[in-house]
Amino acid sequence: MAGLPDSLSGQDVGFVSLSSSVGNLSFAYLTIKDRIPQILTKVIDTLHRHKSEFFEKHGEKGMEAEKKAISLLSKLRNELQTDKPIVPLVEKFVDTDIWNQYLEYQQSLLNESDGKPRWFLSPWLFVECYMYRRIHEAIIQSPPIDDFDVFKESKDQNFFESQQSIIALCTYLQELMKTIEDLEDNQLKDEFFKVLQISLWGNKCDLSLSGGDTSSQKTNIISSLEDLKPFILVNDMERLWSLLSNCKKTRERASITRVDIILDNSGFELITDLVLADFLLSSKLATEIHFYGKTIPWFVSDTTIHDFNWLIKQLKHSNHKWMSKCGVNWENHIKMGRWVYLDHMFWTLPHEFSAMSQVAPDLHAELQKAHLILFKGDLNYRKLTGDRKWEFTIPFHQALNGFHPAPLCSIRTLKAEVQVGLQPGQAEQLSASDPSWMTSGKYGIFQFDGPL
Ligand SMILES: O=P(O)(O)OC[C@@]1(O)O[C@H](CO)[C@@H](O)[C@@H]1O
Ligand SMILES: [Mn+2]
Repeated sequence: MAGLPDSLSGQDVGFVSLSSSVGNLSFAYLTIKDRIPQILTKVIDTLHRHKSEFFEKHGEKGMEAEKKAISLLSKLRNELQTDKPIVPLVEKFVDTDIWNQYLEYQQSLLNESDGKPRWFLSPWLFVECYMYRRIHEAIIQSPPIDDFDVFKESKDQNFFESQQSIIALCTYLQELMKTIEDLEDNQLKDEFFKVLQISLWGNKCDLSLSGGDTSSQKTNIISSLEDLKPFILVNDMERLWSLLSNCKKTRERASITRVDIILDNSGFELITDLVLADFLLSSKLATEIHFYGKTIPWFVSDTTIHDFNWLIKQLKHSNHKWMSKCGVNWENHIKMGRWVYLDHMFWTLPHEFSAMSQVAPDLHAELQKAHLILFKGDLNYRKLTGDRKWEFTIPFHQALNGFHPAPLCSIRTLKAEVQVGLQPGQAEQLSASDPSWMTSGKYGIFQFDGPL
């Protein structure tokens, strides 16, 4: 489409940061050069450490499968570290053809002299998504361990290490449930804003940013909301309140208000999203929540249906009464159809969301039925804005490049060098005061796009 800025890519080795004449290495370059190989090495190490488990489960075949997967992943790491051409996927899978068509599309964007799509040449969004899809290919090519989630251990660890924060959250929610029916509108709004901010800061730590190192929530997130407010760079929470409270006021009996949550990370962040979803139902700001997760292990910590079900089961069987109460209630929301978990392969393709109506018209049509769509996390923001080098003050609506299935809001902490919809001078001020403001995860946004 005419007039779109270039995509972030590993080509941008260095750039002159806004606040100094000294070039900085771009986050895209650093991710491809350092973080992704580190994640691959951790995956290989995980397979090594599960060798005896594979042997117990599958005998010799399990050992051979582990060896095969490791050799495939080592080959992938070498391709990446020596900037080899991106090669087509070879294993038949539901999305193999779409991926290979997309690789051809990337080739079509290059001119003769550029040669083939490569790790440090092609768009960062593409090569990073491709890397996770190649990890999945290596696993499905290695039966009988072809259903192994190489990231499960670190996702579960994040949950277990965040117990104190989870207990605080579940306790807060259950206390709130006791009085929620009697709250005045302004009190309800205050609590709505609290659970929104809890969900935002739950996104701060993700395992792909930390390279798979533990990123669990150690502090009590509720008591730090006031201190974290100055780090919210775009705050459209009022827009969310007026949309949903209006739905509540005007809703006919037995009609529904549906909020779709495009999930991000499992573990602590998922708990914060389920707390938000429970609040939406209990406050009657919504009557139905649809959750979208990932169909394959993705960006280390992203939620699959196994993670979703495992986490609710863990809570339900917890010996802490409020955790257990949440687990029981949440399992019941699913049983009653008030909460629906959905999968779609589009979320693990490399496409910008502006391509959804072409690539996944069924999903686009489904999202159009929502009254509000909440997109959690940084990767979703990168796909909403096409991971392009937009000016910081470009309106969010423009950066969405035609993607408007329903009123939507990005709830995201900044972990990549793309941000739009800022005030004039805001980016310059941030770069001067905190040069890593775009990638540290310290800053967050609630960025809304909907009817004016
Ligand atoms: O979507 P999330 O979980 O908030 O973040 C995903 C992410 O960590 O992966 C990349 C770094 O490798 C960045 O795009 C982004 O920060
Ligand atoms: Mn993620």
